Amino acid sequence: MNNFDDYILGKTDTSNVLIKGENSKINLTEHADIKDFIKKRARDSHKGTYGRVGFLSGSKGMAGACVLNLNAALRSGSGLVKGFVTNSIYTIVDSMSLEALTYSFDEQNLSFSDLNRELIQFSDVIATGSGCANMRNYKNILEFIIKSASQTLVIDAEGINQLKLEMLKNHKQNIVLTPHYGEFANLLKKDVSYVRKDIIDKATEFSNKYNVYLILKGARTIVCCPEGYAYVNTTGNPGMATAGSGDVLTGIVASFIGQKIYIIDALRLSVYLHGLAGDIGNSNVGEYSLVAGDIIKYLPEAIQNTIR
Ligand SMILES: NC(=O)C1=CN([C@@H]2O[C@H](COP(=O)(O)OP(=O)(O)OC[C@H]3O[C@@H](n4cnc5c(N)ncnc54)[C@H](O)[C@@H]3O)[C@@H](O)[C@H]2O)[C@@H](O)CC1
Ligand SMILES: Nc1ncnc2c1ncn2[C@@H]1O[C@H](COP(=O)(O)OP(=O)(O)O)[C@@H](O)[C@H]1O
Repeated sequence: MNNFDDYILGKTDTSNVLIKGENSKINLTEHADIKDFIKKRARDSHKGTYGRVGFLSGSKGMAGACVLNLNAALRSGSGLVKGFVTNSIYTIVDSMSLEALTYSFDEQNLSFSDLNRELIQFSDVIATGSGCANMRNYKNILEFIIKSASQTLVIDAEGINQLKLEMLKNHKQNIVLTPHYGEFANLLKKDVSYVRKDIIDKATEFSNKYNVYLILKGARTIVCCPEGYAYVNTTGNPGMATAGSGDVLTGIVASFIGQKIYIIDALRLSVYLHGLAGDIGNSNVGEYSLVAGDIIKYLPEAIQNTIR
């Protein structure tokens, strides 16, 4: 295990184990790096300016994953946010995210033309997988989206579990995968201890080989791009090790991609703000009591502190 690994795994705070500089392909993400990524809104802008974000997420017993996706995207500045959800959770999602559009589908009898019209044609960016573990036929849905959508896809949680690496061959759109270490290990068909050694090499190799953007979530989340660059985040705290924190991140990521921020900047910004909102939450409610909804609650303060 090298010093990079210790820093990334949160075993040390000595960030200078990472070489930061123009010639290095490994960098930290700090305030100075991302502060200019969010621009002041043009006076004559309208909701269409800020992106249409579609989520296919949640399932029976996991309605909250979709609600967290939607509300995180709305609080990150998206103009239009839509949840394409199974009818078993429709009422919950519709009532817990008033500003989002919702469309319900019948899991037993899904119409792919509805999926195409209501999600794929609607969205500038699509995020899927959060809380989809109890959805029937989710693998077919995921395959259909990867084959049919040309816009950027953000694939989380069950989407990563159901992903077969062959599905990543010759994909035409940008794909962002957001695994935690357990999910990344599954993708590689290895165990977590394998992933925790030489983390950056494994993450960048994967990103390059499959031509995907990778957000490898952990104590210090790494963002990797296919060109081989890796960015280690510097915000966040162990209070964020709580159910649904990752669903919030997926909502933020999709939102900033939908706002047409250059993709790698959008990913670094999202991860930084998610951690910062968690840090502000920690200083208000403490790391024991922090819940995922608090990350959304403190996101406005995180954004305002960042762009000031
Ligand atoms: N309110 C909701 O609707 C929620 C829905 N959720 C959904 O629930 C589904 C399943 O979540 P589960 O938690 O059962 O399964 P996961 O696949 O998320 O986790 C499996 C295991 O991996 C471990 N793990 C996570 N991060 C790790 C790291 N950095 N290093 C090592 N091990 C790590 C976890 O402790 C856990 O034991 C997902 O689809 C998820 O989106 C969760 O997000 C929780 C909240
Ligand atoms: N110890 C920690 N320090 C900082 N951030 C953490 C820590 N533990 C978890 N997180 C963050 O919380 C989120 C958890 O995501 P995930 O495991 O997908 O949770 P869930 O599936 O419950 O939504 C990730 O963004 C991760 O970086």
